[in-house]
Amino acid sequence: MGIVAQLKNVDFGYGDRLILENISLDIPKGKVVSVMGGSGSGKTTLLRLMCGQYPVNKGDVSVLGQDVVAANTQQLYAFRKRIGVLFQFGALFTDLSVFDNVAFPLREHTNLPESAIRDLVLLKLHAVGLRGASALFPSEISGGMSRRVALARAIALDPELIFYDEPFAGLDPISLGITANLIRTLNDALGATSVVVTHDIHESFAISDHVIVIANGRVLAQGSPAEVEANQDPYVQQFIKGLPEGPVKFHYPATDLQKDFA
Ligand SMILES: Nc1ncnc2c1ncn2[C@@H]1O[C@H](COP(=O)(O)OP(=O)(O)OP(=O)(O)O)[C@@H](O)[C@H]1O
Repeated sequence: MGIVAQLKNVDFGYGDRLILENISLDIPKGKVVSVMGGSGSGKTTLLRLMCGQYPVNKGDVSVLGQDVVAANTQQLYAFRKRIGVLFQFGALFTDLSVFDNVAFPLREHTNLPESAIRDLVLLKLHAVGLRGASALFPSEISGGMSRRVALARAIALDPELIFYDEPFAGLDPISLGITANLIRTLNDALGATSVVVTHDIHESFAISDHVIVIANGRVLAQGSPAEVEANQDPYVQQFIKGLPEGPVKFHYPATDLQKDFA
């Protein structure tokens, strides 16, 4: 089993504020990997670093054999073509049809003739069950369908690595289940590796081979869903069980209640 992406002892901050501290993690090849953690724990930031969007303060980032830290602009451009990204809320171009949304990366990054683009777009739309919706516009389809179109667009160039940023946000339970299953099946059909940033424990444990939990800028646990579930770290337990009390407090730090009401 190879490693498709690796962070080693990475520190990163926006300006002076350190967001990730001494992060080391491996993304195993061919797997669906979930990155979990509370709001603001740095999950999206982690994806951005793996895309080479920001330079790290310290440490190494290697993705698809590319040293992302040392890469020049040309190398980063070539490297990004091999990665598919489903952005948070999977925003579609509202003035383009479903077909043209999926065709966009193909037109942008290849010199394929229009007939080949048509075939590829219809195949990708078929894979997400929406070939019949190709002529519709984003305003004419549901949120769940939009997410699937965004998925088809993310895999248009047959990426080796796919990043999903909160792919389940705002979906009803049925669309959520469909999207989760698609992430799994598309990963396996493409022979790709998928990294899914999410809060959704249930769905991500169901489709993931590997789970990484981050909190306070550090990796708290990583392993199979069963291994992470068995991890006794109090934060990991609070997070996966959704407990209201634990290391993350319900109450913002305050003086004694008696003092305020004395
Ligand atoms: N471009 C930016 N400039 C400055 N600070 C940022 C920037 N992007 C994110 N942050 C801050 O970095 C921290 C981590 O953000 P990030 O989006 O990576 O977290 P997250 O775990 O993905 O959160 P969520 O689940 O809420 O999306 C947050 O405190 C956020 O406010």
